[in-house]
Formats: sequence, C-alpha cells, structure tokens
Amino acid sequence: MFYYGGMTPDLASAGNAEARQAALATLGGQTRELIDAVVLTDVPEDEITAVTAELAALTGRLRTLQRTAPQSFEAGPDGVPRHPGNAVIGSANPHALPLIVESTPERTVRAELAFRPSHEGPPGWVHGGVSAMILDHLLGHAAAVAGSPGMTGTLSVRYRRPVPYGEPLLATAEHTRSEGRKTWVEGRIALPDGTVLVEATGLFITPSGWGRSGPE
Ligand SMILES: CCCCCCCCCCCC(=O)SCCNC(=O)CCNC(=O)[C@H](O)C(C)(C)COP(=O)(O)OP(=O)(O)OC[C@H]1O[C@@H](n2cnc3c(N)ncnc32)[C@H](O)[C@@H]1OP(=O)(O)O
Repeated sequence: MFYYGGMTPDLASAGNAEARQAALATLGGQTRELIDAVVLTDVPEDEITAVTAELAALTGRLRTLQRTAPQSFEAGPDGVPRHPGNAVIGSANPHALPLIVESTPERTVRAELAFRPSHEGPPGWVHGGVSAMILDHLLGHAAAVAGSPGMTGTLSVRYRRPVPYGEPLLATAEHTRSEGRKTWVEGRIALPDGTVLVEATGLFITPSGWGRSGPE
C-alpha cells in the first residue's frame, strides 16, 4: 500500500481505500472517454482552444499531489490480484483498455475486449503494437496461472488479418511447456466466431529471485 505524506490512518483504512480506488477507476474511465473524444473531435478551433485551457487547469489540480510511480500490483479486497496503474489491465490507467483477464479451471486465460479509436494504426484498423502489447500481457498472465510467472524474453507475433476497433473480440492464451526458469506460452486475438486475427508465441523467464507468484 502506498501512503501519501500527511494522510491519516483513518483515511487509509480499507473501506476508504476501496472508495478511493473506485473513484480513481471512474477517473480513468472518464479520461479514456476524453482520449477518444480528442481523437474523434471535429469541433471548431476556438472550441479546441477553450477545451485545452480547461484541461490544463484540471491537469494542474491533479498534479498538486502526485505519486512517484503508478499504483503497483496488489491483492484486491476479494483476494484477486490487481494492478491499477498497469498499462494493459490498470483500472486507474487511462492508457489501459483495461483488459479484464479471467483464468479457467484448465489454467488457460481469456479476456473479452474491444479496442478503441485511439488505438488506430493503419487507417481504420488497430495498431499492431497495441495488439502485441495485449498479447504480451495475456501470455504473461497465462505463464503466471500455470505457476511460472516471468518477464517476457521473446514475443513473436503473426498478424493474420487486420484488427478492427469498436467490435467485440476474444483473446485467449495458454501455457505450452516449461524448462527450468523458461516457459513457453501461446495466445491469439480472435473474432467471436473464432477467426484468428493475431497470434503470438512467447518465452517468459522467471528471474532467479522470483517465487511462484512473482517478485519477492
Ligand atoms: C495471477 C497474476 C497474473 C499477473 C500477470 C502479469 C503479466 C505481466 C506480463 C507482462 C510481461 C512484460 O511485459 S515483462 C516486460 C518486458 N520484458 C523485460 O523487460 C525483460 C527484460 N529482461 C530481463 O529482465 C532479463 O533479461 C530476463 C529476466 C528476461 C532474463 O534474465 P536472467 O534471469 O538473468 O536470465 P539468464 O540467467 O541470463 O538466462 C536464463 C535462461 O534464459 C535464457 N534467456 C535469457 N534471456 C533471454 C531472452 N531475452 N530470450 C531468450 N532466452 C533468454 C538464457 O539463455 C538462459 O537459458 P539457458 O542457458 O538456461 O538455457
């Protein structure tokens, strides 16, 4: 848990911490709406200038009290790990979709997702680096639920078809094998009918100081 200087123990109590977390997630969601509004807006230039001034003021308000790093990996109140500041799954990070990853009894992972207009790469389609980032995370999660958490050593991505934004997609991944600290994982992003758009294989390496649940 990260505490701000001057924060009272009462403010840091579990209930208040969760309410604050929910507020940050709402702020993150509203900021995602803002990002898409910015990339899609067609309002006149004077309105763009006026909105920019309001945003500069809002940015200043948030910057009056800043952390030194985004919120880290932690256990939520239900015991499920979460990482609010993460670029892929972070509810409090406007850059994140956020991806909601579920693990199955077979220790595979899945996530329903829809990319946004702000993820555009080639005109009308999702940027290949964004797809790779999602797969990197999902493959890492699959390695972790298989008992071999690690850092990405290599990630190989095959782009089979362009990826649309604004449409429901399904991403899945599973562990294939492990040798010592090395774990191989496969995954893909597909249309709901199963048509694979992007597929990836990755080698994840458990750093020597890590345990089975990650850094110690
Ligand atoms: C439920 C919660 C879910 C939580 C889910 C959370 C999912 C998060 C997913 C996010 C994943 C990321 O983006 S991670 C961020 C991107 N990746 C990184 O930043 C990694 C940066 N690189 C490193 O930190 C390091 O190089 C490591 C950890 C990868 C390896 O360092 P090391 O541990 O010192 O490795 P070392 O002893 O040299 O080598 C061990 C063995 O691995 C091999 N090896 C080492 N590096 C590589 C490599 N890049 N590619 C191939 N092979 C390699 C060596 O040849 C050796 O093989 P042999 O001789 O034994 O055969």
